Amino acid sequence: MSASEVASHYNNVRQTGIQIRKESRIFFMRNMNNFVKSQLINDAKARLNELNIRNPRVLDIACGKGGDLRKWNIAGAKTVVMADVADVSIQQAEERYKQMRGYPHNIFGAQFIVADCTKENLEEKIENKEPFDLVSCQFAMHYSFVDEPSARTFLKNAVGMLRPGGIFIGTLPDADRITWAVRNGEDGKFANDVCKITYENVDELGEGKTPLFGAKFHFSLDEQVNCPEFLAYFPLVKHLLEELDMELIFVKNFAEVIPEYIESGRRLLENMTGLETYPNKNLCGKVDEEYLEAKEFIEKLADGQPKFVGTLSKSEWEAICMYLVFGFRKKASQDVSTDEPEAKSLKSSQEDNE
Ligand SMILES: C[S@@+](CC[C@H](N)C(=O)[O-])C[C@H]1O[C@@H](n2cnc3c(N)ncnc32)[C@H](O)[C@@H]1O
Repeated sequence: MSASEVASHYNNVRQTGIQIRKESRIFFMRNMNNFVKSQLINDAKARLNELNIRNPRVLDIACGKGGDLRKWNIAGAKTVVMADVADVSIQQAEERYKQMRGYPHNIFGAQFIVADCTKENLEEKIENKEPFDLVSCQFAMHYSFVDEPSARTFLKNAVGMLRPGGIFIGTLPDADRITWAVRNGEDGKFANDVCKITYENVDELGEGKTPLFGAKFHFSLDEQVNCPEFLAYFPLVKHLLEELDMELIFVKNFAEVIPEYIESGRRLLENMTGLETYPNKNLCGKVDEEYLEAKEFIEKLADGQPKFVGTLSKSEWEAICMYLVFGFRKKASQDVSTDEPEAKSLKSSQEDNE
């Protein structure tokens, strides 16, 4: 699968209106994904604040249609470079940005770039050569794991212009989880009400046989077929990024990070409608098995407590747990200068590392 095929796939994905999105079987899961991205950005912002970087310069690599533009506005970004291989997606992102400029306050400056980040040198296309404080790559990096040169070029594009101390965050399919699911399914398949994962070459699923690059799988969500994807085995991601002077801060499966993010962002989650209220007459999942844990939880509530709980259906939860979040930091060289005064010295030690 070439980058131009990926581009043509994403260029042809329909933009859906709010009403259709609300009726989707994975409405809450999509919102939860957005909530995770928001909290991941908040986490990175907090780390940059420690360095007195309040208005980061951001690279959103493989940005798609610009679904995170509002998040960059909320994060107080100074400038954002949005890059993607799909030209129609980039046009839509730019349109969205122009509409946002109608906001009552100043919005960040932005550049929109069409680039195959597995082949081209992104830096050559970026007008402002100032280093980035923050790079974000959401649900996309694994496409580059088709082969080693593509993955290396993509990662170099991602972190090559990051300043020392700068942060690289992202979300990825969790290769371990996916391998586990397809190995335990029949003929290299895992399926539930909302997602279907098929590992293409079943012979590669034996212990020690899965290749480091080019481990092709197909992931369809809510019956929307995705273009082929590739497992990005996280220890390999870490190794390749270490060669680019990056150090791991954290890596966590969504199953682990979501409860933490809810703890610190309950209000935001409510605003983003990331959970479905159980019970209600119009549940997304149509069978009781989709809500057994929520039911059990409610039954244990003491008398007098409201008998409601926010939840995701079992199938959405299984699908969302196929992903992980990560954060890396560019190693500090000697002195670090920020555009703000009193920049603190950088810690180069690994934190929160699982
Ligand atoms: C699942 S979408 C994610 C979009 C966006 N980051 C988000 O979170 O909504 C994956 C994106 O990766 C982009 N992509 C895949 N391969 C790429 C490449 N070689 N160079 C640049 N972008 C690429 C696709 O065009 C698509 O927009």
